[in-house]
Amino acid sequence: MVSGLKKQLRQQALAARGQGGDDEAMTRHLLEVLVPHRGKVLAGYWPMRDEADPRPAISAHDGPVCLPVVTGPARPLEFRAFDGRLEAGSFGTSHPPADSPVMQPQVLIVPLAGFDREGHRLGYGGGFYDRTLEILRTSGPVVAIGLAYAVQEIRSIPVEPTDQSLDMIVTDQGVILPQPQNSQVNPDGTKSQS
Ligand SMILES: Nc1nc2c(c(=O)[nH]1)N(C=O)[C@@H](CNc1ccc(C(=O)N[C@@H](CCC(=O)O)C(=O)O)cc1)CN2
Ligand SMILES: Nc1ncnc2c1ncn2[C@@H]1O[C@H](COP(=O)(O)OP(=O)(O)OP(=O)(O)O)[C@@H](O)[C@H]1O
Repeated sequence: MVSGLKKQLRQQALAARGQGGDDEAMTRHLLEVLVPHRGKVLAGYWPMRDEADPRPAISAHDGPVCLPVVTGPARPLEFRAFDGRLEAGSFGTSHPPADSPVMQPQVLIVPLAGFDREGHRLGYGGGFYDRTLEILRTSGPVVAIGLAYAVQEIRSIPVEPTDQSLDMIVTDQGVILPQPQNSQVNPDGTKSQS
């Protein structure tokens, strides 16, 4: 079953994440991909456990920044403006307090357990980012940037109909631009649509 396989891959990727990587290079790559998004509403996250740390890039963003808040099981995330204030949330997260304005992000830095080169992602299994990206994408263009150490790469993640893909993945080793799923790269480097 897909969910059983995902669970196994998630455990494997989370164990690999513990090795970490080059944090300075990760920040450099994240800053580079954010350059064209100056002025846009950026959703970051406050890292927990050994997640890759987006905070240096969030602080450097020239525009509004917000952070995710869990509002209930099987509910999309809410994003609240980040002004430096944080409170403890469920699941060990930290998020802006309830009086911070709710925002609609245009660019999201998405925390990952694992990823593959086609842009498929694994989180902690709650479906929070899947639900959230689905809704955001129906109301306008959104750029979802996965942030992970290169060691979190999985060869191929099984896909379920509710899974939302990443537009790019930033790692300490570089930036991965997933190939569209309905195209195939030919040996001469050209692409054909299937
Ligand atoms: N830093 C950060 N903030 C975030 C997320 C995230 O992944 N990273 N989220 C992304 O959604 C939301 C929080 N969602 C979370 C969902 C589950 C767990 C968690 O610890 N799950 C347990 C398994 C729970 C269970 O099945 O019993 C675990 O992984 O051990 C943590 C955060 C919003 N904020
Ligand atoms: N839009 C949706 N509507 C209903 N159920 C959904 C939706 N998106 C995800 N789910 C459900 O949530 C669960 C998410 O499982 P999955 O393993 O893909 O989580 P994940 O991507 O690791 O979690 P997250 O999105 O929180 O990082 C699945 O059971 C899936 O069916």
